[in-house]
Amino acid sequence: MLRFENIRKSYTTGDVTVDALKGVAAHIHAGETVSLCGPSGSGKSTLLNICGLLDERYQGEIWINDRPIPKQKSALTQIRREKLGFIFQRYNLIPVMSVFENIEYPLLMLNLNKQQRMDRVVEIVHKVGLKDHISKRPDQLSGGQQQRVAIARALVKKPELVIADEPTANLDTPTANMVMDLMRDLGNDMGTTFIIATHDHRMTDRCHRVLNLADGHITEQLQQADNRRAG
Ligand SMILES: Nc1ncnc2c1ncn2[C@@H]1O[C@H](COP(=O)(O)OP(=O)(O)OP(=O)(O)O)[C@@H](O)[C@H]1O
Repeated sequence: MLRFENIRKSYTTGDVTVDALKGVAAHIHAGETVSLCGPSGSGKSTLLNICGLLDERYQGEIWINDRPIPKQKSALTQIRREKLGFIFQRYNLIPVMSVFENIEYPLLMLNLNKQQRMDRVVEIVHKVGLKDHISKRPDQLSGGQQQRVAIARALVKKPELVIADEPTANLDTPTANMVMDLMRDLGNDMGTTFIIATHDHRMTDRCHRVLNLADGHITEQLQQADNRRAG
């Protein structure tokens, strides 16, 4: 689904240049959940931003479904809108909007009428178990419920790829496990591919594959045999 080769990225501040990614490559298959692990500063966020088409200033090549990804901002924005969803550590919900409006928001950029948007939101709200909270605002929900809204918002467009940055970092263990299981089950259901940057072993245990980053290199790829998707 997503392939990248020889990705290099440096940051220059004054006279100091940091080589954050030093030529990384991987092939992520459709429907796979892959976690990106590594110590602080190893390059996880940098790689996640590049895979999420949020940064066009890098060297190397990316393909999505065998099509090379261009490096022009406007082209990347278009591909992001059509194919990608995002989940963040701090949920990033819009505080003045209800759960329904937060989830509907990404659909406003697609060519759907009100009824079609409503049907999509209602379907995903049921899947994430929030039908009784649809009119509430984010500050009336627990952290786990807010992250479920964020998952629904990321998936309501039926994206091919979801990029998640430390999605369980602010959650206690039972809630983190529930959120992770929800992402995996919805991914299985909808055939979504996930790339998840995390320090959290509760999370990596539930992924199909782990890519370990160290000092700008992918040092190890671990297949999690028990989590491999049937077929
Ligand atoms: N905007 C920036 N300007 C300068 N250096 C940066 C910038 N962003 C990241 N870096 C450097 O690039 C390297 C990789 O950073 P990155 O944020 O990708 O690591 P990370 O693994 O996500 O770390 P963390 O787990 O702490 O978020 C680090 O040495 C970092 O200091």
